[in-house]
Amino acid sequence: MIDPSLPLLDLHRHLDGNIRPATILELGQSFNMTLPATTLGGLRPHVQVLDNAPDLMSFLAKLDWGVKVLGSYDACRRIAYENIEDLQNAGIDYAELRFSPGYMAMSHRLDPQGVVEAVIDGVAAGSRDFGIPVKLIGIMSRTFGQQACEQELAACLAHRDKLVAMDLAGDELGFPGDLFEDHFRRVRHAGLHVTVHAGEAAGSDSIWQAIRELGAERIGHGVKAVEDDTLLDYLAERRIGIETCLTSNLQTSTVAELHHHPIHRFLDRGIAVCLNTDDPAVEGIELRHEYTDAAAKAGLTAAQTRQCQENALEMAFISAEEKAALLLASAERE
Ligand SMILES: O=c1[nH]cnc2c1ncn2[C@@H]1O[C@H](CO)[C@@H](O)[C@H]1O
Ligand SMILES: [Zn+2]
Repeated sequence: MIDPSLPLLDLHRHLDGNIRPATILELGQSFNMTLPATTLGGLRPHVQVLDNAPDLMSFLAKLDWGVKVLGSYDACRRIAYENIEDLQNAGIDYAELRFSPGYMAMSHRLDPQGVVEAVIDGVAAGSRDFGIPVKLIGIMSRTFGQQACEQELAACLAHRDKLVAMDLAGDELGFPGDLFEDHFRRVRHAGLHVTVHAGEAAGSDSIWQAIRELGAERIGHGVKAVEDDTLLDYLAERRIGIETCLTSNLQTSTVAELHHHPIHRFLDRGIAVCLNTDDPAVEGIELRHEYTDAAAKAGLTAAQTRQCQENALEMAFISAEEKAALLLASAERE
C-alpha cells in the first residue's frame, strides 16, 4: 500500500534502464538502425523481461537495445526528459535517477562527458516542466572493467556539483568491488555520497567490502545480507539503508519467489529498507506495483510499506530542509 500522506520516493531507478520501447523504435529508425523488430509488440521481448531471467547478466542484456539507439547527445537528452515525465505519470514525488554515461556512450562512440551533460540538461528541463525534484547518481559499470570506470568517473566528476552520489553496477560476480577501491577513494574525496550494488549476484562479503572499502552509505539490493547475522546488526546500527527492488530480484532470479525475499528479516531487525523500481521499463512495472502487488506477494503489511516510505525519506541524499518540504507537500495534498 502507498500512504498518500507520505511522499513517494524512488531512490534506486536506472534512467538508462527506463527507456520507453516506443522511443527505442523511433530513435532506432531515426538513426537508420536495424532493430530486432519494427513494431512495439515485436520489440517488447527484446527490451523487456517477460519471463524471469535465469541470472543477473541475462536480465541486464535486456537494457542493451535502449542504449544502442542513443546515437546523439539529443537522444540522451530526450530519454532523460522522458524519464521525468514517467515519474509524474507514476505519481512519484522525488527520485534519485542513476545512469552509466559510458554504457550510454559506447554504441555510437559518444563522449561520456557529453552524455553526462545531455542527461543533466534533459533532467533539468523535465524537472522544471513536470515540477518534480530529482537528483542524479553517476554509475560506473563494472562490467566493462576498471579503465572504462575511470572514464565514467572522470566524466561524472567534471560535473560533480550536479550529482549527489556515485554507484557501482553491472557484473558483480565477474568484477568484484576490490577492483574499484581507487575509484571510490576519488568519489569520497570529491564529497559525493556512495551507494553500491552489492549482495545481489555475489554474497554478503561483497556487502562488507562495499561498506568497508568503498565507503557505501547505502546498498543497492543487499539481498545476501540475510546470510550474515553480524552484518544485519551492523546495517541496523549504522543506519546503512538497503535499496530493495522486489520485482527486479525476482526477474534476475536473485530470489526464487517473493515470499522468500529477506525484506521481512531486514525490517524486523530495524534496518532502513525502502522499495524501489530498478529498471522500470525493462521490468514492465512502476513503483506503485512494488508498493502494492509485489509488497503483498512479499507478505508486507500496510504498516511495513509505510515504514518503507519513511525509510526512503530518511535514506534520500538530500538535506533535512528538502525532506521537510517533501513531507509538507504530501501532508497538504491529504
Ligand atoms: O539490477 C541491477 N543490478 C546490477 N546492475 C544493474 C542493474 N540494473 C541495471 N544495472 C546496470 O546499471 C548500468 C545502467 O545504469 C548498466 O551497467 C547496467 O548493467
Ligand atoms: Zn540497480
